[in-house]
Parts: sequence; structure tokens; C-alpha cells
Amino acid sequence: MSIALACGNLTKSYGTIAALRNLDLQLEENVIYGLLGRNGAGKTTLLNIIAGGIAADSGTIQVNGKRLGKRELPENFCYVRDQYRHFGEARVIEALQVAANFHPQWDWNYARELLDLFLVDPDKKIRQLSRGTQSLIGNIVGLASRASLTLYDEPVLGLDVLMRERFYKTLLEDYANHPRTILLSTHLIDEIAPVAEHIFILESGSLLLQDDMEKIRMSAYLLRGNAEAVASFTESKRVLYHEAYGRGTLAAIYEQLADTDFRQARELDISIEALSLQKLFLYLIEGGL
Ligand SMILES: Nc1ncnc2c1ncn2[C@@H]1O[C@H](COP(=O)(O)OP(=O)(O)OP(=O)(O)O)[C@@H](O)[C@H]1O
Repeated sequence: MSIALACGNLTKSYGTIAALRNLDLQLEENVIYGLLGRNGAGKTTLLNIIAGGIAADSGTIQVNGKRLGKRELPENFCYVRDQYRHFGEARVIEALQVAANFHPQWDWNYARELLDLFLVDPDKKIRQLSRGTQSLIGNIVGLASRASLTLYDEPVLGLDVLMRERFYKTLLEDYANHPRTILLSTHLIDEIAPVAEHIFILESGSLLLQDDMEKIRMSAYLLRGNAEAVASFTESKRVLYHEAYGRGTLAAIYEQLADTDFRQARELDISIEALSLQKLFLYLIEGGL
């Protein structure tokens, strides 16, 4: 696998606020990534720096092995955020024409299909559209640009559940036919779990956890049982969070469990339940590491 994007030791502060702290992050070619983090974790700052919108205080960004200069844009990339509401008086079709000029792999047939699919009237003025429909224009640009590196900042913000599902389904279908590197930042954590192949969790400008979604599914568990039994079971395991209740203990762990572990848990009368990505996120943030 080759590396599409590598951020090395990125640091960015706004006055006394450290938005990114020595962040290292790599994206492999043709993988869908999820970027999670609570408000103010540094997600938008990271995406803006990669997209050349703001400069990092220090650190490097390499795209396909080539180091980017300050505010230099990656080649063949697309950054989708809520900028379309600033197009105000322009019509949807005019905004797409502007986007098409910037993206060498732009597919007009596909863009028209997407306008139909997402029920967006190309002749409407952008200011006449609802907030959710304005977000959809960005998503149409992200899809139709077919850029080899696409960054989405909160692409489903303001979309109803039907349009969110439709967006993720369309993204996956198009990605299967036109593989590319995609980084999606979102607060709707459980919706990203079936879409992303690898997850980054940012907290206070640093990576708290990153792993393949498959590994996360096989490693995030919630245990409940007698306090001593849980303590003995988790002795050499990565415990994210634990809490006493009555005479028992609840523990969230991050560890791939073997058959022998499940057998031991049964013998110790410990219940094991898989944690959703959202629950894992909550325990990580609440419990630290
Ligand atoms: N232009 C700015 N001036 C001052 N502080 C800023 C600026 N932009 C971001 N910050 C601060 O930097 C930190 C990271 O912000 P950032 O917008 O990157 O977080 P985020 O993870 O995208 O948050 P959210 O999920 O709420 O959009 C926050 O503490 C924020 O207040």
C-alpha cells in the first residue's frame, strides 16, 4: 500500500489554545477514513491545514511522497465543507461549473445523476435552498470531482436521516467503482462505523486512538461482573474505563479477545458485550487511557 498523505509532527496554536499537538497521521491510498473527536478537538484545523487554508506552526505534510510548501494545495484533491452557503446569489449549476473547473476528473454525467438523486434543482439560487440542501451541494462536488484525495468536514450535518443514508450509500458505491482516499470528519459516530475502514479519534489536538474498524469491532468490549473477578480478568488488558456498582465492576476494555478469554470470562461469571464505536468513543473520552 502506498501512502497518499502523511502529516508529521503538525502543531497549530491560536494564541494560548493548542489546536494540534505534534500530530502524526498517515492515510493510505484508496481507503476511507473516519475522523472523530468532540467539539474543539482539532478536526477542522487539521483538515484546513491539509487543504492549504491555514498554515501549521510547525510540522510537515507530504502528498504522494512530495512535501507541500506553506499553503501549497495538494494536487487532485477536493475539500468539502459548508462553503456553498457563501455562494448566495449563484445558482446551483453555476457553483458546480466553478467546482468542475478545479477538478480534472470531474464527471458531469455523474453530477447530473447526483442532482436528481439528492433532489437538488440545478437552477435554484443557493440562498433559496435549505441548510441541508446547501450541504448536499458540497457532497455532490465531493463525489463528482472523483479527486484522488477527498476531505469531508461534517458532510451530513443538517441532513435528514434519509439523505444521510443516501449519501453514505452513494459514496460507498462510487468508491467501489472509483477507489480513492477519503477522510470524513463527523459527529454522527455510529453512522460512520459501516462506512469507514479506519478510524482516527482526536482529543485536544492529539490522536487518542486509531485503528482499522475491523480491529475496533473485535477489541472494544464492556465487561460486568464481580469486582475481584473483573480485576483478575483485566489484569494484563487495556482498560479504558471502570466503575464500581454495588459489589460489581463495569469495565470497558480495548483488547482483542481469544477463545480462551471468553472461556475464562464464563468461568468467572463475567458478562461480555461488544461496544459500539460511539460507546467506545465515550469511554475513551471519559476514561482517558
Ligand atoms: N480561528 C480561530 N481562532 C481561535 N481559536 C480557534 C480558531 N479556530 C479554532 N480555534 C480553536 O482551536 C481548537 C480546535 O478547533 P477546531 O475547529 O479545529 O475543532 P473541531 O474538532 O473541528 O471542533 P467542532 O467539532 O466543534 O467543529 C478549539 O479550541 C477552537 O476553539
